[in-house]
Amino acid sequence: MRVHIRNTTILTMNKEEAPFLGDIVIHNDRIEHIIHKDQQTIDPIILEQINHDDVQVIDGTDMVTMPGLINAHQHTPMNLLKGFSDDLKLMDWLEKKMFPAEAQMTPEDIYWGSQLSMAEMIRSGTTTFADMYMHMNQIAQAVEEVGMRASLTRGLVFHDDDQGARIREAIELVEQWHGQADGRITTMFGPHAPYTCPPDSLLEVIELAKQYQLPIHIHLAETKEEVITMRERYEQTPTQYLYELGLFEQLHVMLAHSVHLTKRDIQYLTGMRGGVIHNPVSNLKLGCGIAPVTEMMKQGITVGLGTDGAGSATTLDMFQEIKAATWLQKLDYGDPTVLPAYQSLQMATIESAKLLAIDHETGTLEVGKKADMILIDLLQPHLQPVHHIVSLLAYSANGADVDITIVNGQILMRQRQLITIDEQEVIRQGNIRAQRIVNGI
Ligand SMILES: CSC[C@H]1O[C@@H](n2cnc3c(O)ncnc32)[C@H](O)[C@@H]1O
Ligand SMILES: [Zn+2]
Repeated sequence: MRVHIRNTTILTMNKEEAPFLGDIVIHNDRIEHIIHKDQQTIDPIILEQINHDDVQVIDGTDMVTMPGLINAHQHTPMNLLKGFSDDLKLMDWLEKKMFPAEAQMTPEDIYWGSQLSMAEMIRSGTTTFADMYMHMNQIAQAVEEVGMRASLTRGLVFHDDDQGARIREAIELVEQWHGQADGRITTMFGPHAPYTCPPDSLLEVIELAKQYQLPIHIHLAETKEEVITMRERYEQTPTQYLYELGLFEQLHVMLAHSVHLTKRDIQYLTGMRGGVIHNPVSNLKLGCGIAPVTEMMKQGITVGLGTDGAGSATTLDMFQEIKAATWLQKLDYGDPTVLPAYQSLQMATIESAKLLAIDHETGTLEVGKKADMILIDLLQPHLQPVHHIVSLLAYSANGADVDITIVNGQILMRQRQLITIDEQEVIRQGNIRAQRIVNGI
């Protein structure tokens, strides 16, 4: 099966290549050809392929085709908890509101909550996400059905004596789902945060990650309070705590937030495999602070982008994160030249792909890579005139401008109609379940 996207503006996000007019041919799950319009003659073999009957043609006129966005830190079922509890400090919000609500969630709630989240992500141009939650079988099943790409992690909070059971669930997720759904699902280990994971539990997870040769996904240094707690408990910063336990030695690690880092903390991260997931909107809303993104990048640390769960991020629109990421750094430095538009788009595409250890498959448009891409409709007042495509995408576009979303060669949304999700049923289920969960607290 082939898809032929014709006459579109292509932004590959590959090695700072400028946008150009052309065609893209997808064959099954991969990009087969990227054809520049100014190419004088098209190879007769390509012509033969694209003139065939079973080719689905998409007219890309007045659209930009770019790599799908990669949300590197999410808690998908938290869509059910969006707007139920706002304007609280992180620890009050988590311990008094989120953890009790999550204790009410059934596996079916997780399945429908995750589909609701995926509907919002596909609509706003996200093709891949990293998730940390519980009842991960239900999320994996939803990913398999919906067609997105995902890196799944059983979140491990060690605040009761069920440590063994939780670790077994984490292993089951890895053994059952890693590489499944035509390779769209990968897995990681997910100790929740330094303050919820005592040293013995973290050492156990580190051993598992080494044994299975898989990455680790963890929250780090999100608030000043976390730094104070870790100082009181261990006389260490949260980053130093992970460093001393050996987390950064050989493993590929994804560190969500990483707002409160000292100069020495940044040195601990320099040279690490993996990197940091910046969550600027969640950090703004919870009043956490501004992560030292520019400084980390200067030290060669990979920095990708994520929303965090909809409970704190309020929307899953990665275009909002792109704007927040670049504008917060400009504000922090009092300098508009810091973190320019192209770099902020890289954070949401190839840099996030590197964090998920899937940059050989996605994150840029390149022949041979997986066909994960979005088409953005430029023919709208807020996206005209087109002086500079990259600026428009970073500073003026939003998720609702995405017209077509393609993952692994499969069209998941066309003309803003979701194809693999029964949107009305997902909204209905989401409402009933969200109401029951909050009534139960
Ligand atoms: C045990 S699964 C993951 C766990 O993380 C919680 N969570 C959601 N947002 C945040 C955040 O900003 N910092 C720390 N933890 C967060 C979520 O409620 C789940 O319980
Ligand atoms: Zn989180």
